[in-house]
Parts: sequence; C-alpha cells; structure tokens
Amino acid sequence: MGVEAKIAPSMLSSDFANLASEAQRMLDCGADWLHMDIMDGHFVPNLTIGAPVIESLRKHTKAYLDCHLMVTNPLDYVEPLGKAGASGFTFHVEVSRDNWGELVQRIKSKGMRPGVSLKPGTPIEEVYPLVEGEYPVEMVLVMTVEPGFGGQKFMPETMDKVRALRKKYPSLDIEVDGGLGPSTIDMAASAGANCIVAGSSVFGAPDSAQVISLS
Ligand SMILES: O=C(CO)[C@H](O)[C@H](O)COP(=O)(O)O
Repeated sequence: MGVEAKIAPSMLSSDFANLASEAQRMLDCGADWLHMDIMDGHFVPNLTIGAPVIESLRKHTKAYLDCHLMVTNPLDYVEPLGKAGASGFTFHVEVSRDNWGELVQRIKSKGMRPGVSLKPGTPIEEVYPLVEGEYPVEMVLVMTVEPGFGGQKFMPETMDKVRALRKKYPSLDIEVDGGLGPSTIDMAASAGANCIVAGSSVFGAPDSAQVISLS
C-alpha cells in the first residue's frame, strides 16, 4: 500500500460480552483506533450500543474511540458521548442537512473530533459544504456498504467518491467502512482512503494482527 493508513477494527464484530479484552486484543494486534458503531434501530434497522457502553470501555483504555453515529438525532448524543469519553463523533449527512453547523460546534465544544459520513447512494457533493464551511468537519467517512450490519460485501463503485474527495482535499482524513479486508484494503487505499475500518475480516481471521498489518 502506498500511504500509511490508520486501521480501526469495528468492535461491532467483537464479542460484546468481553468488550474491554477484545479492545485490548485489537490494540495489541496493532490497531490505531477502535471503531464504535452506534445504531439507534431507526436510522438503520439494527440497535447496538450508546454512551453507557462507551463510558464503560473508556475506563479500560486510553485508545481513540472512533464513534460512528448511525442515528436519526445525532444532536441528542453529543453531550452524553462527550461525557462518556468518545474521541471522534461522526454523524450522517442524510440526517443533518439543516443543522450541521450547530452539530459540529457542539461536538468540538465537548472535546470530540467531528466527522461526517454518507451512505452509498448519497452524492459526494453533499459533504463538500461541511468540509469547507465555517465549522469544518475533520474527517469524511465514505460508507462502502449500506450501514447497519457487519459482514456485507464491499461496493467498489463507492471508490469514485473517495477519489473525488482525495483530489479535492489532499490532507483530509478519509475513512472507509464496510467489507474491507485483504482483497479490498488496497483498492480503498489507492483511491485515497487513509483510515480503514474493518470488522469481520479482522475478528474472523485466524491471525487478526496479519490483517491489521495490511493497512
Ligand atoms: O458501520 C458498519 C456497519 O454499518 C460496520 O462498521 C462495518 O460494516 C464493518 O463491518 P465489516 O468490516 O464486517 O463490513
């Protein structure tokens, strides 16, 4: 791979009953960040974790907790997640078209790093104002599967968005999420992604460290 990328194992694929030890195992294997999928059962048809779990995990690790908010009302999560010790707060552009300025300001005021994500069907142009605005996001998360579940097939057509973003913003953090593993990480990195989320390919591998070392 050309550029050195960060790897963030998606804890959605971990054994939630042993979250702290699973997180430590990933860090021991070389993970840079821990990716935390927060789903509300409304924006996506799945329900996962919220601020109480982030707070519990924070007691066990100093790692960067990269929170991806697949929720309809991200504003409601800013204060609780800030208190819980989240590091990154990435919301979806599809539910924040009218209030992203306020959202970004509040995320930053709680000491978190703002990011915006978009679904495979959302045009990339929708995030440009958030990268260039008065209160810019610091990362764009390009979903490479439909959000909601781990273990889906990578959608190569989403790479056009990564390429367009990288061309327009040479120093922006661009994260990709969904179906990333040994056969797709290179494609995403060559397109310009520098933060790779990988769930099932890392947790399902006999040697997680080997998959993590690919990024
Ligand atoms: O955001 C997600 C689902 O909405 C997950 O982070 C993502 O799908 C990772 O899982 P996998 O690598 O198994 O595809």
